[in-house]
Amino acid sequence: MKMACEVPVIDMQDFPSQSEKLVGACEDWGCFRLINHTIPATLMSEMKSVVRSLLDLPLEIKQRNRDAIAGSGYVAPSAINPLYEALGLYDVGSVEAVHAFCTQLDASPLQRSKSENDRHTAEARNELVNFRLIFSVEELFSCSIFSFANNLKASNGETIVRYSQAVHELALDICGNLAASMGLKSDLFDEWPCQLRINKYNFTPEMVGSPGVQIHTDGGFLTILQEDENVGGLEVMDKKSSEFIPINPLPGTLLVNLGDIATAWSNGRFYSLQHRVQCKEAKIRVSIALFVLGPKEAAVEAPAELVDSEHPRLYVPITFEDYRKLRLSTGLRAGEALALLHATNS
Ligand SMILES: O=C(O)CCC(=O)C(=O)O
Ligand SMILES: [Fe+2]
Repeated sequence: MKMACEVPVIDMQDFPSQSEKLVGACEDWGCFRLINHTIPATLMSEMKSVVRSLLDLPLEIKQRNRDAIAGSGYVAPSAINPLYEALGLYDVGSVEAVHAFCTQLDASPLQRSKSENDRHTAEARNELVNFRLIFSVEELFSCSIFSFANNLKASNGETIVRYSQAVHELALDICGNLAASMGLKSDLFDEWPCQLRINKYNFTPEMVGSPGVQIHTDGGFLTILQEDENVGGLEVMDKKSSEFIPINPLPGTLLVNLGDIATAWSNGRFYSLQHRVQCKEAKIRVSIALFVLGPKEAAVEAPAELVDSEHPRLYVPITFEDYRKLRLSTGLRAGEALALLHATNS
């Protein structure tokens, strides 16, 4: 069996010193482990619990999480990936989109001003006095369970809002560092929409050894992955040997990998990482992925600084939306669709 591999480690607090290492990791590995990042450990573990509870919701509630763009909403277990299901939030940079996601899943964050809060507390106290007069102890108990459940949903919503903000800010910082490391303006990626996806793998004893998610590359620019800190299974393609190597989770850190759009944007310099998730043990595995996709409307093309006579333009410009449709219509999910964009093909 292949040993777990050590991908390059990037210290988020050590820029610009880490610039060269960051670019090298994108070119030679297509991934790196991020340490000293800005998402608090408590928020990471709170979000993981929320993810578990959201994916435990009844099917009819999960199905309310509809696609905002194709494939961005609820993904049910399928013939190809029978162990896998996911919920998705397109455009984490939009407060409205985050709130809509929470509302769909009955997890609306409480948003009250102080005066509203005081009024709410007074009303609740009065209601309780009235209840005491007319209800039994059992009824009172079930009533407080009800309000506890409501508060739990609201606190789930607050965690989703805080996590979405934190991971979106981190994505902008990573992309900003990457652009600056290549001598480009650090705000290049600021308007690129991002999608959050929360994944659950129902690994059963009879599935040990089979895939939880098939080999693929991510279609967008870059992915930030919060792995399950207890249950491994992620394997990445080593660029040098073309062999899959297991990645062991490292609690508190994040794994960042590049996708197809990064290869197109960088004029072929960045490696779009092929990866898969294998079922290693009969446990539930949960992961959280933030995808920086591609520009909303503009076509993706390498900046002029990355093109010269020695490095001619490799790919024809394409919008992220058209590239996504190309991957879907051809079924080429492991980076092969990039070859269809090769400038000599046009
Ligand atoms: O769950 C994981 O570790 C990886 C998930 C993944 O590759 C994806 O969502 O694209
Ligand atoms: Fe992926």
